[in-house]
Amino acid sequence: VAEGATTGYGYGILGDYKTLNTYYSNGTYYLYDVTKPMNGVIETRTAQNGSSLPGSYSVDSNNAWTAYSQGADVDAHYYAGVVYDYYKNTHNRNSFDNNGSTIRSTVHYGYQYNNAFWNGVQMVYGDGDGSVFAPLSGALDVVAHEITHAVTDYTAGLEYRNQPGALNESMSDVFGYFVEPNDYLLGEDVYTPGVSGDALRSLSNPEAYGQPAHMNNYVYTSEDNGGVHINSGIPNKAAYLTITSIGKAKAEKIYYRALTVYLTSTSDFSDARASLLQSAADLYGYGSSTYNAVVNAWNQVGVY
Ligand SMILES: CCC(=O)Oc1c(C)cccc1C(=O)O
Ligand SMILES: [Ca+2]
Ligand SMILES: [Zn+2]
Repeated sequence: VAEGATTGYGYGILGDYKTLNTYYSNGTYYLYDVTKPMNGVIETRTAQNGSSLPGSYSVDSNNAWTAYSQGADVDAHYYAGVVYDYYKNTHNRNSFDNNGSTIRSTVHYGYQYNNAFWNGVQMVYGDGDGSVFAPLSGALDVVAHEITHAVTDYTAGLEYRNQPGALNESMSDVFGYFVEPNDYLLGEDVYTPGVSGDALRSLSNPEAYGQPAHMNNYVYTSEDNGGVHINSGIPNKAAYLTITSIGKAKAEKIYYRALTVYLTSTSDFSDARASLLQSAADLYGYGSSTYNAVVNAWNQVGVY
């Protein structure tokens, strides 16, 4: 074949078989997915354990991405496609900017790097050190978390510090749940590979992982940009209470509307409560059971 879209397969970091949307050109296959509408491209690259970005395209000679070292590439590529499909199919959003921008991921970043991040332009995933983390693109909720940071940057633009920053973090965790709703845990598929049953965070029980779940326990600190990964437990708990009251289908609609219509860069927890109530009123009516469930959830975490 000359060149163009191809379908390959490979194994993720957990050894799970996945088919892949790839691209063939001049004897080489690339993790370059051109199957999305309106030219929404998904491309995956490798930093080859260096720290220069974006790194080189992940390539393969026969479109069988089966080497253990390719697991992180396979997962980053496949899960980015799942997240693209979630936002398009559920919220009619075309990529993180709603304008079909390329979702670029770079894996094998750094050496035994226990981090994943959106750097304002692309997703970046470390391989983990094998103890704290397995390669971080190996968890769908982590990939959804990172891509949601991009969505937030293009919409509410929540500053990454103090309460706006904790909301930023919470939105990424909450949409991580919406994309992977089989548990209320975050990062469980890649966190401490040697220990089963634990996670990075929990929406249902933030305290299990050292996060507050009530405003009375808000942590005032200069660490972690004002505790953005700590205080997110409070809006996360409110989200859990909302989801269990009104269900995922309604919850994701009011959360997406709050994020894209009402929240701004300096919104605090009280603004989040108001934004979600306004979204619930818009979609389901002021004083509706949905509206009242949101009132109740935020009352329970002490935010008014
Ligand atoms: C659930 C994904 C997540 O929290 O990724 C991070 C990690 C593992 C370390 C530091 C920051 C982040 C982040 O994306 O906020
Ligand atoms: Ca999960
Ligand atoms: Zn985050």
